Amino acid sequence: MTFMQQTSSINVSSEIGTLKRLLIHSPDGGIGKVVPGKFKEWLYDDTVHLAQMRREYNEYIKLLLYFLDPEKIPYILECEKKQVNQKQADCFKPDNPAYFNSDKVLETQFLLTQILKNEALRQRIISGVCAWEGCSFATERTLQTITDAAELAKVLITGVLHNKDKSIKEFVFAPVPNFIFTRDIGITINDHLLLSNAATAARERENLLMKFISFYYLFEGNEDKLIEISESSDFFLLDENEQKDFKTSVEGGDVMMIAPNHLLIGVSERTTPSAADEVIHKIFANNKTGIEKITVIKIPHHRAVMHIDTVFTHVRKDTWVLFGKFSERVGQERNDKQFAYYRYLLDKDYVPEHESIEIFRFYKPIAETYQPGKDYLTDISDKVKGLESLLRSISIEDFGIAESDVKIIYSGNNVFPHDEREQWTDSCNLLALKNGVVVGYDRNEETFKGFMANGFTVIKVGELLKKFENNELTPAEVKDTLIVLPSAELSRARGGAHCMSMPLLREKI
Ligand SMILES: NC(=O)NCCC[C@H](N)C(=O)O
Repeated sequence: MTFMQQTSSINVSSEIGTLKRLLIHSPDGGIGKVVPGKFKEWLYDDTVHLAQMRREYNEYIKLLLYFLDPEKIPYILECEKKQVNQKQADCFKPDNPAYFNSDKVLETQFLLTQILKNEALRQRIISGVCAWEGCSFATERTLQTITDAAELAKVLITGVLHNKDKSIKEFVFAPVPNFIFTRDIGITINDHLLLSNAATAARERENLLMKFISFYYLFEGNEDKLIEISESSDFFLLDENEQKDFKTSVEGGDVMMIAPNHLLIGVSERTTPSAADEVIHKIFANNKTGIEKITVIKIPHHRAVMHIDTVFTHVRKDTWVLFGKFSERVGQERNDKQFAYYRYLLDKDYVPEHESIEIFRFYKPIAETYQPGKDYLTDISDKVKGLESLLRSISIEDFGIAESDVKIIYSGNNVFPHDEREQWTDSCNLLALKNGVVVGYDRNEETFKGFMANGFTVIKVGELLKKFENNELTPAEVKDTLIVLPSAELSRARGGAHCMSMPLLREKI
């Protein structure tokens, strides 16, 4: 039986409907191989203490299991208790027979292992990865001698090959240290999945592995629901400069299934105009995706704001968290207080961040037949003046909230330098477990003030888990809460809970 047949498995129509199933990836050994000389190329800004990162991540896993698959909790608690002196309990290791194996909290390495148990697929995947990574025939043959699927999946992800007695290790290819950010490798659009096409070589193998996982596991038998994006066929004939303009990369952090018929796409450092163009055409050409409205948000190309989900996320129907520097309202308020004459006087062209943001809306009713040559751009300039008014308009139009009830919480409570410092450590990158219950990082304390001022409880994940364990509270009773994960190490990889999750199933809202 395929995954789809076993489960009513994949459907996401908002960012805030109760989360029922998601795909994650636990920090693997490859993260422990990141060296300073590779920071830029491998998209890291620091080295990470892997053991501590895993401890932090396991709190995240426990939280997810409490909300999504509570039946697994007694097993996890028992396993932790028995192995309290072990660096990491076996139930958290996807290559260990004791792995918790949930069909709600799915794991990439674990799924890859299941596929690799099929001999024909095993050959195909090894050849595919080896061709992609350009490894020698000798390496390919060595990989083929690994008969243990769990071991092979680990090698294909970490790039590290051990000999039989585990004494010697060899790198067969680079690690994929950003694989924990499963958000970026694909986006569930109602019951379809848009497969990403990474902007940088460092994340390409993630996309390849995700293709295998999607075609051979998650969407087996339903492959028509997978949407792939690629360069146009004449791309290869373009010269180097033209290729820069027409490169087609899209990463999941830039695509949000924000409301049942409404998709947001960020054009950013990672997602290119030509990728947005292709997504718009593919989605409008396929009525089954259920999308009528596509809003494209162009943000500055900057490491601090690599995807739109580093700038804002949806918290509750009426509430958003946003980086104030990108809000036209905040920008205007500052300018009203003291007019910025220096903007006339500076030699170089100075454009404040919020003014460099551009927003475009494309609209095609489902009932209308798609015409490739038609321009679906619609003018929304009367109501959308910038990013903040866009978010407000989504609450009002897509979620029926009264204009006066929409709340915007700002990174660092909108006080410099906390706004920038906390945005850098993902204050705006929250994962909603349900409408009004979101997960973030414990270090973004100034941002908490905005949450508390708006009636939210802020609680450390450890405290919450204790309450669950002591039966003082159940996940169903948690409301209007920001749950914060320990983040000393997790945040160094430069993604938050939103990035560390690929929702596959949410309740309709
Ligand atoms: N959606 C996200 O913002 N993902 C975070 C990705 C962080 C990773 N180090 C990267 O630069 O790609």
